[in-house]
Amino acid sequence: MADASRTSTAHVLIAADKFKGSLTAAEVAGHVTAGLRRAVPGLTVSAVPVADGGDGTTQAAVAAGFAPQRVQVTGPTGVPVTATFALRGDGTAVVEMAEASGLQHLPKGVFAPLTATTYGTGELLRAALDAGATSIVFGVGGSATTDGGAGMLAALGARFLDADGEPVAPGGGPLRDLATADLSGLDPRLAKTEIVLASDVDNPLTGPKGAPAVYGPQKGASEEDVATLDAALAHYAEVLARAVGPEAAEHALAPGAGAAGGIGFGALVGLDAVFRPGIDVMLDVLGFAPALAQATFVITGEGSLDAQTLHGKAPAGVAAAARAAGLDVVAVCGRLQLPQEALAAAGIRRAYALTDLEPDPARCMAEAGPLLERAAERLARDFLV
Ligand SMILES: Nc1ncnc2c1ncn2[C@@H]1O[C@H](COP(=O)(O)OP(=O)(O)OP(=O)(O)O)[C@@H](O)[C@H]1O
Ligand SMILES: O=C(O)[C@H](O)CO
Repeated sequence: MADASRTSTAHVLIAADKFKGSLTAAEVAGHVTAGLRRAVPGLTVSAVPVADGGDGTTQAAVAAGFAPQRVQVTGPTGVPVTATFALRGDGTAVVEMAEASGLQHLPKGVFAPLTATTYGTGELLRAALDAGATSIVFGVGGSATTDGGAGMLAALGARFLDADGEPVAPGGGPLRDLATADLSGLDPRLAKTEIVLASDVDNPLTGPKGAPAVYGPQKGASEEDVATLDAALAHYAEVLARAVGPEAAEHALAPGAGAAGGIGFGALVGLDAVFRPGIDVMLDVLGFAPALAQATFVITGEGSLDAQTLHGKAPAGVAAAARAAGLDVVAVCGRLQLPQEALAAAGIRRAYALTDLEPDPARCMAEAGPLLERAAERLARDFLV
């Protein structure tokens, strides 16, 4: 082939997400760079580690130059956890809900589908306001919770009471006992803050495509728990609609309302957030467009390239933007679960999977770095020399 990417004058842009469980996005970029340069010494390579709003979003912002700010907040089960948000000099903060309420914070990995709370996420947002944030990219996904964001709103000053006038207990399950909601005590700084809901998914709050049905099981919800949570969140939306107006009912149907256990809904109703696909928001925040303008060839990727990837995950967003700029895109991944046609439809010419180099999944995870270097070397020989 005679395209520019096959000459040593290529400028390769690596814009890959993390390989969850084995490498951060910045580590992926480092190993790919090392492998490429083994095949093509002196190759020009730049990297924009990416994320889609879910876990890894703060890390990607920090890799792009944001300052990390550590805070102690309430974890999903009430045990304190240390969470980090990222702040830039212009007052833009990246707040990732998984930092406070993500699956990784479940003590000993024990699920709490009915009781896990987003209270700590509200505390993290408050810390960003305290630090002077005037614009917040609110990345959601990878959560342990299905509480519709009630915990988050409570931490920011909302009140959720049962029929006896007592605060309802933490978590999505207890929302079935909700009698009244009062958002008048929400932190007044929120009204002056632009909040973008950077969501990894576009599901509605409830129903067959809703948060409990689709993402409840990955948080340990049984079939019965899913039904309980679905009814509780539908009831919560009704009570909020009585409190703030019928737009709450509309927000429950909006894309992204069902993100991260319905925190999307809580953010739309209580924080006046604007929904955008997480990868699009993050590409803007991370400075992807200027980096793309310098590039002649793009490498993207994530741990598992699968059906979910095509639904707005990082590699799909990167590939769409790169293809729109007329550039070739290839991917690296831990495991590949998409046929060639699906990759091509997403704008990805070829994917290099670590499992092709090492069939034992455990070794693939443990030796991800060196394997990725070998995969990148192969990629470079196929496309860049
Ligand atoms: N080194 C590796 N070798 C083989 N497979 C890997 C490796 N690292 C990660 N994976 C696979 O990728 C999965 C994680 O997928 P991925 O990194 O795409 O995140 P995800 O679960 O889709 O979440 P997100 O939406 O945050 O990207 C792991 O469960 C594992 O199956
Ligand atoms: O946290 C979750 O529920 C999933 O990542 C979808 O947002």
